[in-house]
This record gives sequence, C-alpha cells and structure tokens, in this order.
Amino acid sequence: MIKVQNLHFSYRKRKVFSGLDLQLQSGHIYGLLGKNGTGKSTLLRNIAGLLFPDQGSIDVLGFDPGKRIPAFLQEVFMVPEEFYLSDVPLKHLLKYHAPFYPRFSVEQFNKYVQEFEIPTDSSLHNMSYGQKKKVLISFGLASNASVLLMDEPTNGLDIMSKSQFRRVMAGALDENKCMVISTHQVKDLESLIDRITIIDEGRILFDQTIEDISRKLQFSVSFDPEEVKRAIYAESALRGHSVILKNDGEEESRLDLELLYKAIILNREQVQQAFAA
Ligand SMILES: Nc1ncnc2c1ncn2[C@@H]1O[C@H](COP(=O)(O)OP(=O)(O)OP(=O)(O)O)[C@@H](O)[C@H]1O
Repeated sequence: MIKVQNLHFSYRKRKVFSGLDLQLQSGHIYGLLGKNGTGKSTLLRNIAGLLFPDQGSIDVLGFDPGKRIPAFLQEVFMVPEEFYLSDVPLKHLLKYHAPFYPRFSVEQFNKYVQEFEIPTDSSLHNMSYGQKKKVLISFGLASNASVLLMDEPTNGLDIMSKSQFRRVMAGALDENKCMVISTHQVKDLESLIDRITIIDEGRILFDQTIEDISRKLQFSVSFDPEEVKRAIYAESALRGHSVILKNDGEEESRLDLELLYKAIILNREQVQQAFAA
C-alpha cells in the first residue's frame, strides 16, 4: 500500500534520509518510533505529499504523493503535531471540508466526537487544544481515507481521552486502511499497534510485528541475578529488574514497549540475534 524506496531527503544542509526503504500494508496500525529529530515527521510529510524526496520514490496506492493529485489527496489524511482549525461550528467544518473525502461519514464523525465527549453542536471557537485535536482525529477517521498518518496524536490528550483514542482507533481500522502513528508516548500505543518501526539516523533500525516480538521475546520482572545477567536487556525496577529474555518456549508475556525501545537503542545486536534465531 505504501512503498518507500531509497528515500533521500534533506532540509538545506540537514540530511535526514539517505536511502530509506520501508513498506507498509493495509489492515495494520504501525507505531513509528525514534529519538527526537530522527525524521519521523519528515517521513510522514513525504508520504502525505507535503514534502518531496530529493531522490528515490514513494508509492502510495499507486500514486506519487508529490504530484498531489485529487485522487491521492482524498485517500490520505494527516493529523499533524501542530495544526490550525478555523474557529467555526463543527457543522461548518463538516459542510466545507467533508466533501473533499468521498467516503466521509457524518454518522461516524458524530459517533467519534461523542466518544470523546465533545457535543456535536459545539464550536471550535470555544475549544481547548486537546478538544480540537480530538475533533481533528475524529474527522480524520470519519474521512475513511485509506491512509491515516498521525504525528503525536495523544499529545495534549488527558488520561481518559487516551483510552478513548485507543478505542476509537481500534474500532476504525479495517482491512483497507493503513494507519501510521508517530509518537514518543509508547505506553499510549500498547495494545493498539500491530507493528513497530523504529527509525534511527535516517534508517530503519527495527521493523517487526507485535506477534513476532511476543513470539521471540519475553518480558518480565526478575529477582534472579543469573537471569538478569543473561537477559537481552535489564534495568533495575522498584522491585527486582525489568528484563527482556529470549523466548525459548511459547511463554506469553505482556509487551513493554518502552523497555523494548530502550533495548533496541542501547543493545540492538542482542535484540536482533533473538530475531535471527
Ligand atoms: N523545516 C525544517 N527546516 C530545517 N530543518 C528541519 C525542519 N524540520 C525539521 N528539521 C530537522 O530535520 C530533522 C528531522 O526532523 P523531524 O521533525 O522529522 O524529526 P522527528 O523524528 O519527528 O522529531 P521529534 O521526535 O522531535 O518530533 C531534525 O534534525 C530537524 O531539526
């Protein structure tokens, strides 16, 4: 559905990508992780056709995003980290913006904003940043665009709204959609995403499904010094050590995305060995 090949991109003198390859399929929610400044937003903007590759190609549903033809634009919706929405009633937002998306569902939009506890007859004029963001997320989901790109969608959302966000997102996914969420709030993504892609220094450092991660790795708290020593990654916790172990059997454990992320950044070779086996 999305194929990025040999992507080179620079902002004047700042080189961000020099040969990035990535493929994303429909029916999945991808978590795009990486340190500050590694290029997550830049990648999303290239996929959305808001920035253009210096070299290489991006194919989204058979379209070249950079050409920004209407048939492409109606299939892609981006929720940027920073956004501007006019101070208008929600019904005006629907009247003037929904027609750009042929599969837009007002019924779904109303359902999502209600889930986020925003009255459907309210106006953007009186809303906080977090409330506006929830409106934008609801609009993006209700657009039924095939590709939904979200840059730090849970920033500014309160604790209850984060659970609502996960519920709304999970309910909106279908086999024709591809959702990509870039975030540092990894806890917000647990139980939502089904594939993790980590970018570092302009390349893909790690790209695995949650299913494979659960099959290959085991997450637990250990009090056994021998086990801690042989762990792929360990860090001291309030009690004992939080560890990632190679999953030799069919042990089921609860994925700790934050721990995995640290392991990949600090101890990548050992993590990769577990996947190579
Ligand atoms: N408009 C711009 N002009 C010049 N350099 C930019 C611009 N936008 C981003 N950069 C630089 O490009 C690099 C990648 O930025 P980008 O915003 O894509 O990173 P990110 O991974 O999304 O970061 P964060 O996690 O902090 O949001 C950074 O080094 C940043 O300083």
